[in-house]
Amino acid sequence: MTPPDDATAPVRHPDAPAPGELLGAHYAHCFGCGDAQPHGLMLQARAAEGVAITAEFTVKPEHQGAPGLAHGGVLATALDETLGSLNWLLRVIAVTGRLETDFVRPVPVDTVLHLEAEVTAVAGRKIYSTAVGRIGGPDGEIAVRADGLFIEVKVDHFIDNGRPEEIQAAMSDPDQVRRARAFEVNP
Ligand SMILES: CCCCCCCCCCCC(=O)SCCNC(=O)CCNC(=O)[C@H](O)C(C)(C)COP(=O)(O)OP(=O)(O)OC[C@H]1O[C@@H](n2cnc3c(N)ncnc32)[C@H](O)[C@@H]1OP(=O)(O)O
Repeated sequence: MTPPDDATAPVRHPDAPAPGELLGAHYAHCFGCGDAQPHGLMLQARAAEGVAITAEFTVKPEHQGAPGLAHGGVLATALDETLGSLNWLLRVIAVTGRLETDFVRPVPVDTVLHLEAEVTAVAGRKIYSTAVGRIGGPDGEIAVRADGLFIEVKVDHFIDNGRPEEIQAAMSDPDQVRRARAFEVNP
């Protein structure tokens, strides 16, 4: 998870959403951010300065592991989704190759998890990024953190491996930006 010596600093794409702008869901049925997934996380990410974002996720009763507490896998999903959203600022299509997660504090149901993430380096197809999630407010204590390694892929990754019905439906979306973002493709 340490970038190689020839890694470079990430470059924000000129058409990346402005700092403060909501990214919106990249795909309505995404478990992390989609608004058509009633039990999903419905995570909302917002562009920040540089190649960074902030995001929020409210833990619902459906997200429990231990009684009254968020499931660790759900928290990892929130971190994965937040880190994955960063790639939209680079306008690169990428998937998670590796995700290393630290669970620092339990996160109760009804808590808002405040996430911050940034890309730290790029080396060829490899994108290195890091995120923290805080509870008790955007400046509250750290409850979770993760480092991610995303690997750039071609759109064929989804076309070749996804189910045809969902691929076709996403590609037929009349909204051009949503259609592009379903696969995180530069429109
Ligand atoms: C629906 C729309 C969504 C659009 C995106 C939505 C974003 C939000 C969703 C959150 C993101 C996700 O959960 S995405 C879903 C979860 N992830 C996946 O399903 C990915 C499954 N894995 C794969 O398909 C594959 O393993 C890939 C694509 C990751 C890599 O395969 P590949 O293309 O053949 O590349 P490969 O040559 O193996 O590796 C390229 C370089 O990366 C390194 N590398 C590869 N994997 C790893 C790894 N696990 N740990 C360390 N390093 C790795 C290699 O060493 C190599 O380094 P070097 O030799 O060049 O130095």
